Parts: sequence; C-alpha cells; structure tokens
Amino acid sequence: NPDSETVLILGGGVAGIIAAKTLHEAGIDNFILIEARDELGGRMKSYRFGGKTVELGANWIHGAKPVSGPANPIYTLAIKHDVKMQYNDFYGSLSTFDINGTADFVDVCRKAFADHAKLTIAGGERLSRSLVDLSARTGYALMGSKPQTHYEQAAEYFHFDMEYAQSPEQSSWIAQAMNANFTYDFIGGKPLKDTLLSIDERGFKTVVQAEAAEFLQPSHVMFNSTVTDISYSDSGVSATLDGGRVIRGAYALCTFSLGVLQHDDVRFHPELPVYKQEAIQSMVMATYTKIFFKFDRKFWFDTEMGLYADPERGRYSAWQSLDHPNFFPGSGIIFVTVTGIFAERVESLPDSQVREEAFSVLKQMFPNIDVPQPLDMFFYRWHSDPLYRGSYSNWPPSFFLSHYHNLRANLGRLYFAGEATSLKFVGFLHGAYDEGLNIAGEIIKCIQEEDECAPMKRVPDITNGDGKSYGRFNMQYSLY
Ligand SMILES: Cc1cc2nc3c(=O)[nH]c(=O)nc-3n(C[C@H](O)[C@H](O)[C@H](O)COP(=O)(O)OP(=O)(O)OC[C@H]3O[C@@H](n4cnc5c(N)ncnc54)[C@H](O)[C@@H]3O)c2cc1C
Repeated sequence: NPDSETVLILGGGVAGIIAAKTLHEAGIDNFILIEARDELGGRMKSYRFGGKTVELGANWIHGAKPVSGPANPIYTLAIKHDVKMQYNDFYGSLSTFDINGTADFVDVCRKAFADHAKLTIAGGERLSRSLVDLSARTGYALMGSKPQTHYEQAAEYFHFDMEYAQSPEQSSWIAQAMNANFTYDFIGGKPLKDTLLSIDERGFKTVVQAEAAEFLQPSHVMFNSTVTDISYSDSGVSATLDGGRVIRGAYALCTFSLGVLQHDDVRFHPELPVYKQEAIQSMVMATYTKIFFKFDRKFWFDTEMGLYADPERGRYSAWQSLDHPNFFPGSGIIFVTVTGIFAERVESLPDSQVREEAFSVLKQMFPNIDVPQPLDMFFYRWHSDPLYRGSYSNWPPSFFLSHYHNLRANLGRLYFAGEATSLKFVGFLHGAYDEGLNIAGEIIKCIQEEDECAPMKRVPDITNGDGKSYGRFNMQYSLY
C-alpha cells in the first residue's frame, strides 16, 4: 500500500492527468492515479469504425487560439504532440433539408447565429451588472428571438443545443454567456468560431496520453481499478476498490464525472454534507450522442454539415460528413448528433430501431436518391455507462454561484475537480484541464505550506438574495 503521504488521484481523464502533471512539476511524485478502464483519456474516447478512427466523445478544440487571450491548453498540447487537426466550418459550410428533401433555409441559420451572439452579449452584460440569472429561453425571447417554424427551431437547435446538449429552457443564460465569452473571440460583436476537429488516426486522446507518457511511471497508475467507496476525514482519505482492496492516501482528488456523483456509483463515508449533495444534484449531466454510419459510397451533401428540419425539434437534425476532402475523403462515413432527452431516448432503444429511424430521415433528406443500406452503424451509450452517466455538464437556471462553490469545495482532505467544477469553461476539455491544474494547486499549497491548508470557499445555506426574500411564512405543511 502507498505510504500515508500519498495523493490519490481518482480518475484518469483530462483533469486527473493534468493534476498528476501539476503535482509532478511541484516535486510531488508520491501520487497514485486510479482508473477503472485500461487506458487514460476518460471522455476522450476513440473507436475504429469503417476503417477510420472516429471520436465517440470529445472531438473539437473549441476556441483554439483566441486573439484576445492565451491559447486553449488542449490546442497547445495537440501542437506539442503533433495531433492532426482540421478547421471545421460548422456554421459556414452547411446544407439544409426538410422532410421533402433540400430546403434552403441558410438565411434562417444566419439569423440564428446572430441571435445566439446577441444572447451571449446580453448575458455577459447581465453578469457584469450582477443581475439575476434567467433561462436562455427567456434571454432569447427578450432579444426578440422566438422560433416558430420548424426551420427556425432547427436553426436555433443547431446553434444552441449542439453546444450545451440541452435546450435553451433548460440552460442558464449567464452560464451560457460566460462559457462563450471565455472560450471564443468576439470580433465586431460576432463570435469567431475557432473550432478544430481532431482527425488523428491515433485518436484525439493522444493529446493527454502522450503528455502523460512524459512523466507518469507505471508505479503511478492503477488501471482496471474501479472505486466503489471513498472514506474521508481531516487526516486522510481511502478508496475501496471493487473486490475490496483499500488504497490509503493523505489526500485525494476525485475527478469522477458529475453523473457518477449524481448516481451514487461511488459511496462516500461519511455521507456527503447536504450542501454538497444539493450542489451535485442541482447541476445537470447532459447527454450528447453521435451516431456513426458507414456506407459503401457517399451520396449526400458536399458541405461539411447538413441540417435537417424535422417537425420534432432536434430529431436527427445535425449531420456531419466525414467523407469530405478536409476530413476522411472516400470513407463513406457520416454521423448524426442527438442531444438532451432525445439522446437519452435513443440510448434506451435497440440499435436496430435507431438505425431504422435515422435511415428513414436520410431517405427524406434525399428523396431522389436510392439511398443504400448502411454497411455499419455505431453509437456509444454515455448516459447508461456507470463511469460517466452522461456526456458533460450543463448549468441550469436554478444553479447559483454558491452551488458552484459547493460543488467544487474540498471536504477535509478530499478534493474535487473536472469539467463540472469549472466556472469559465464548464463542459469543455479545457475546463477539465483548468480545474486539474487549479485544484492540484490547492493540494500543493496544503502539502507544502501548512498554514495554507484553509478550506475552499463553500456556502452551507444558499438563501434567497436581494429582492427574493419572501419574508417568514408559517407553512401549512411542515416536516417538523
Ligand atoms: C460525446 C461527447 C462529446 C464531447 N465533445 C467535446 C468537444 O468536442 N470538445 C470539448 O472541449 N469537450 C467535449 N466533451 C467534453 C469533454 O470530453 C469533457 O469535458 C472532459 O473529457 C472531461 O474530463 P474529466 O477529466 O473532467 O472527466 P472524465 O474524462 O470523465 O475522467 C474521469 C475518469 O474517471 C474514471 N472513472 C469514473 N468512475 C470511476 C470509478 N468508480 N473508479 C475508477 N475510475 C472511474 C473514468 O473512466 C474517467 O477516465 C465531450 C464529451 C462527450 C461525452
């Protein structure tokens, strides 16, 4: 067993790897990284499909090289490790369809792009004036954007849900504005979508696997080790593995996804305090699912993206061609992305039904073509996987800044990090990176400077603030 000074890093995704690197660079090498799977990378998960490497999880570097600030650290690592990337003209290279085939509503999409920019700018202004949060739906309506037609709804879906994996009514306006402001450059009031797609045959995960190979020793990592229980106190932390083995450390950093924490896949001893549980259950673990198809030939659009307006908002709407000169020409691969509740529905269906439903959409998009049967189809069930329970976090309007502090706060020597604990970049790879770095920094302070071991900010009771104090009422129904 490791000695009592060991730092346990629970989870080998971006946050865990960057935390390990940060400890190493501070001269702390007695850490042990515990990972359930047999490789590092977490939600950077590649898969051989149709003769190519496709990405089931993260695929894009969003806001790679903002003019206004430092480069996205994932971009910096991708350059360092020579990961092959390609600019993805998500909004500019677009063909549009409806149930009767080609339908030109590119102008509607341009307006949706502008409306999304207005939402972001106005949300940023609310934030700087400390105005109360509202839903992005309310924000859109106040900006005059009220999608009615299937085209308007599909266009809004493409610009909003495809980023946050949930609808505007389910999403915080302020968090959306923060996310977009800190990730993308705004030039002339328009966000510059500086988005790169990894097309590396080694998989996008190379970004962190190659980085880890530079400093991780085999003795630092335990693969195929699923944590079932975490016991914590002011004097140490221990993790119990599936099978009963107990690993003890002086500190631990839990980087398991928000979904894992929400579903009690790991039990905590003592039970997590009520304020922590409230924070965990108040953030949302959204689902974003890519359904890959392989055909014997390409029969679809020549643009990078295809947007289909179904009468049901978000039903197999967003298609992306990988059989494109910029990506995998000649591959016969196309994928459709579904999000939110619809993605959870798709996960619950047998593969054959999903294949049939999506295939019938393709037939509607191309009524004049004898659409061939796909040779293969694949999608990953993120929502049901007990190692993730969803794809990434989305901040709902009922999540307050104090919840964020509580989600992130340490409990004695147990610390938390991951994309979900990032204020500026929630949901993103670079959010996970930033938090691996920040929280490792907290642990380092604690180890190296005894008096710096102060608890991180938390708010035990989140109360109604200005203008929202209802006064005291005697409730007719009472627990006590
Ligand atoms: C479909 C999809 C698309 C995405 N697209 C993008 C994108 O294009 N760009 C972008 O920036 N971000 C994207 N993301 C988000 C990005 O992948 C995440 O923000 C990031 O990878 C999270 O890293 P993490 O270290 O916080 O968590 P994780 O990667 O989840 O790491 C946690 C680790 O803990 C392990 N683990 C879990 N439970 C246990 C247990 N009980 N015992 C032991 N180990 C356990 C897991 O296996 C995992 O390796 C996407 C995510 C998904 C799923």
